[in-house]
Amino acid sequence: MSKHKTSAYKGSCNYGRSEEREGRSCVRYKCGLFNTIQDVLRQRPNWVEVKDDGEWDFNWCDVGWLRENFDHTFMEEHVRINHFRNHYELTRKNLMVKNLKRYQKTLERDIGRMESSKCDFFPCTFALPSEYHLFVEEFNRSPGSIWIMKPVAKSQGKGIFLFKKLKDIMDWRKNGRGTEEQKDGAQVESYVVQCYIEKPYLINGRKFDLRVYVLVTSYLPLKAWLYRDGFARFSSTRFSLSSIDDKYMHLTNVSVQKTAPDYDPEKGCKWQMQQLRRYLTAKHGREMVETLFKEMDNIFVRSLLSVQKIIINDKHCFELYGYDILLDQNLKPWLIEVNASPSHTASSQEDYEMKYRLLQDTLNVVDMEGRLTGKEKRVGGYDLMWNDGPVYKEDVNLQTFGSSRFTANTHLGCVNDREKQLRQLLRPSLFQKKM
Ligand SMILES: Nc1ncnc2c1ncn2[C@@H]1O[C@H](COP(=O)(O)OP(=O)(O)OP(=O)(O)O)[C@@H](O)[C@H]1O
Repeated sequence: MSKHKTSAYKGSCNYGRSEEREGRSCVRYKCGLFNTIQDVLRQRPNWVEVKDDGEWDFNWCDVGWLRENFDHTFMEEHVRINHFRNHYELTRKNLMVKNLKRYQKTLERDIGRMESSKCDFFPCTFALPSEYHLFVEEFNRSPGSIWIMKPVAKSQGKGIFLFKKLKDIMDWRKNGRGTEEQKDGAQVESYVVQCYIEKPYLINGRKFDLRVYVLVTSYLPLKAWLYRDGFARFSSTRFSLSSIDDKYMHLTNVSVQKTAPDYDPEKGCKWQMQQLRRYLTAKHGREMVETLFKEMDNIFVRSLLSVQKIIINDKHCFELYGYDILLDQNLKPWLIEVNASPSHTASSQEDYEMKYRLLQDTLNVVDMEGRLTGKEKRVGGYDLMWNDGPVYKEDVNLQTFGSSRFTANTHLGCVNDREKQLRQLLRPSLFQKKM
């Protein structure tokens, strides 16, 4: 593989914050995806698309491109790319759980049980085949429970199934999947097996999960932004445990639901976050909903901290994560998965507008144009959630960039609520100890 070189400042096409970029007029971008992100990039003033091997300043690539090219690419100081090199430490199901378990153990050892219990937000999970025997022990301890099998390297609900009996995964074992390697030396498909959340929170009898967006612009120090908009994705079929084979009932991914016979995207398999928040507040009151959102903040921050020392920090990289959160009937949020490539393909006009704003605001935070001071706590729909520690909004006159239309009660509630939540959640003393 030849070594790519990007952004050698050819011609007049540049921009910028640093001295070397002064006097240049545009951002050369490369984009490997064909959805809303293309529209956002095309309509950005003074951004120009480069094709094929052209030199670029900004690259919105897929993870395949990253795997193939990142290590062979020389990047100038100002260049930015939308993934960290080993993003999979958080975004592959098995590695995410491994890192969370390790982080939890470290907290227990260094701070205590109370602290480590704050990581009790992912369902009991085992990696297969390596932890098969541990899984069987747990399986025998909880007779009658339902489990969900998920291939670690697939997405969109592919290969996922529910089961109650060990014999239901016999096929998987018989096919040689009980060992890491098949006889011919080929690697077998790895799975995670996870305790199925049997009592999800239902609305109109339907299960849903939440998609929340978190943008990380640095791991060392950790700097993370939370997007106030997001959505709930509903299943099209009423929930019941009597039929565990019905994927339309149990899997809420849009990619699964859109193949349902009666799927109508405009009609409502999605709710915007604000709509959900209003519904829950009317039903359970403000306090309970605030607790729920506070617990979600805890999930985002702790999951990022769990990989902070493992992710290869690189000043060229940022990452827009799509968190999948499931609520149970007690309004407890559970972390299901973190996606490195959350879909930017829109399923309706409303969805398109939300994703367009999200991507636009993401580019504003990444700030290729050098318009920010670096002190902003809010940029468009983003709130700075963590900046080498919890972000407190002491000052009512927040440092703000971009649209102010998001400042009312939205995803996180009003500013004072959010501030209170963060104070409780992330008491600094907990983070002063060495982890
Ligand atoms: N432990 C669980 N308990 C209950 N439901 C679950 C659980 N794990 C997953 N699900 C359901 O299955 C769906 C798919 O799970 P998951 O997101 O892990 O798979 P995926 O194929 O990687 O999906 P994606 O398209 O988001 O990448 C979830 O949206 C959720 O509705």
